[in-house]
Amino acid sequence: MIKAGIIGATGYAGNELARLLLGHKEVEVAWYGSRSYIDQKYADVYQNFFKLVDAKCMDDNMAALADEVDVIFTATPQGLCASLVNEEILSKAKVIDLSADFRIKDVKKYEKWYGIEHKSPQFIDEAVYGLCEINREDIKKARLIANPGCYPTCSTLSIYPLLKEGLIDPNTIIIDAKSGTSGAGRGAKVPNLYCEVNENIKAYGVATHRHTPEIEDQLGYACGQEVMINFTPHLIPMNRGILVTAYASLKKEVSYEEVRAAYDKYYADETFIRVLDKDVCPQTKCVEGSNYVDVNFKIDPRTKRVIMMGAIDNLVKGAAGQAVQNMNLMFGFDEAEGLHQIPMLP
Ligand SMILES: NC(=O)C1=CN([C@@H]2O[C@H](COP(=O)(O)OP(=O)(O)OC[C@H]3O[C@@H](n4cnc5c(N)ncnc54)[C@H](OP(=O)(O)O)[C@@H]3O)[C@@H](O)[C@H]2O)C=CC1
Ligand SMILES: CC(=O)N[C@@H](CCC(=O)OP(=O)(O)O)C(=O)O
Repeated sequence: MIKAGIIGATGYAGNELARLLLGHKEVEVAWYGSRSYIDQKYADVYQNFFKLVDAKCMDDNMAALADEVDVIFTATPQGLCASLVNEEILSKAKVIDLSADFRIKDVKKYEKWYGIEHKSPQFIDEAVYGLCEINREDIKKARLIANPGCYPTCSTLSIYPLLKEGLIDPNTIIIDAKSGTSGAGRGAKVPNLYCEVNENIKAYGVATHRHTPEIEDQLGYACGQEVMINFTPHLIPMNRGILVTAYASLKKEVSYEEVRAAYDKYYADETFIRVLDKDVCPQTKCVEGSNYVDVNFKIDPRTKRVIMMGAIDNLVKGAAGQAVQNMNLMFGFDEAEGLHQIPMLP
């Protein structure tokens, strides 16, 4: 049994981590970190934990936390983990950061896209990008994980096999993505009010969204060259879920079977990636509450492009579930432990 601490347990990603870890047979949550609710009962902040969690919220003292636990999750705004982590902490506990602080290897690029100074660039090289299906062996040895972003998880996994197999032109990729509002966190923000979001769909961050460089980096590693994409996210009136529809030009004429073989080559043995049957489109509802990524594709012979599709639950595979999957790999647990939730329907 190991002990875990969550800094930012009172946010949506932190809440989801608590939910998953309570169902994990190898983990006890010993620290529910908060900034606004210190000394209040966690179950008073989140009623779903009534009678399940008796603990009170603690502060964000990462150094004290490292003395008590084996693994620390930071589910906090951008910049916080980088400002708290240090060598002593990393020598005592493993850290899984759900923010973007260690996802981008080029610190100048991070500072440009995030508009903040990076407070611990000395750990960027060491951090392992925690996309489990792609970086599994490195994750097992890591002490600091950069847990991938929600849009980058869904986008990269939808496109990866075709890039890796050289079937598409990397510089023709266009990603259209849609997210439920929990992706924006629990903090009150006018664009996320019910009246603003309900019965409405809008694009945001067009050509400027901070996930663009993260996706470009990951796709670039897959094909061994620099990649530039168009990425347009949309906010849609539902709580959870991300749907990605990505387009790219095919380098040559290919059959359904050839493209399918590329997906199967990388994903046939993956517990959490489900390559759907021919002509079946991924749906957010069919992954909701679970760690699954549903992917599929369709070749358009008329335009000589392929359309790649993916769906995840942004709070599970897009955040907390992937963080637990990373923890399982780092501690040598069964990779799927605590992640056996079956998607909720309807
Ligand atoms: N929501 C999502 O779908 C995803 C989120 N992420 C990432 O996870 C992280 C958390 O996101 P999310 O849960 O949505 O955000 P929320 O706004 O819902 O939660 C933020 C959490 O951080 C805490 N917090 C805020 N400021 C500080 C601070 N200065 N010091 C300590 N704690 C602080 C809050 O505490 P309190 O409320 O007690 O003040 C709260 O627990 C972000 O980096 C986000 O980018 C990653 C993938 C997907
Ligand atoms: C709907 C919405 O606002 N989504 C957030 C992305 C989700 C998130 O928290 O970003 P990370 O995955 O990088 O941590 C956004 O667009 O900024």
